[in-house]
Amino acid sequence: MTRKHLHIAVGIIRNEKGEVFITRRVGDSHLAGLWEFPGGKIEAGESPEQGLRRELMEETGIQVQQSELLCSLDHHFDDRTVTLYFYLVEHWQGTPFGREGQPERWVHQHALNAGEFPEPNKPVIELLNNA
Ligand SMILES: Nc1nc2c([nH]c(=O)n2[C@H]2C[C@H](O)[C@@H](COP(=O)(O)OP(=O)(O)OP(=O)(O)O)O2)c(=O)[nH]1
Ligand SMILES: [Mg+2]
Repeated sequence: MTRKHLHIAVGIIRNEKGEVFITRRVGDSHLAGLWEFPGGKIEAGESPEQGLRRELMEETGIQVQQSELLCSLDHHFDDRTVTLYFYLVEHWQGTPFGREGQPERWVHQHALNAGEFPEPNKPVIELLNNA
């Protein structure tokens, strides 16, 4: 059987105070209970950036105006492989909120706690913690 391989675009939405908007994975979703950067699966025919724009509109209600790819990496979970594209988003329209009812908060990038996020987020959170 071939492993599931998903391509995921996520947005690190950062305001001028250096705070990042994060949401909690709820219900019975993969990795439920952990905090995450909003985002999701890139669909067939979409570029990572198009997937990012669509997912951030669906999950947070913002219109991305500019984004910058910080890094991308592969991670092997037990049941799937994911390629994650981490985008820094500093220019957007609207006010992000947990549009799917998911818990949300703004956390200063230096206060982001890697232990509250999925394993593959670690290097990126370290980058933000030390910036
Ligand atoms: N959104 C997001 N997903 C992450 C992060 N870190 C990480 O390992 N993931 C993993 C968890 C999931 O396996 C996958 C994201 O899938 P997802 O469930 O959010 O996808 P989606 O928004 O399209 O959701 P759905 O339509 O399938 O419900 O990537 C992160 O920071 N943000
Ligand atoms: Mg998602």
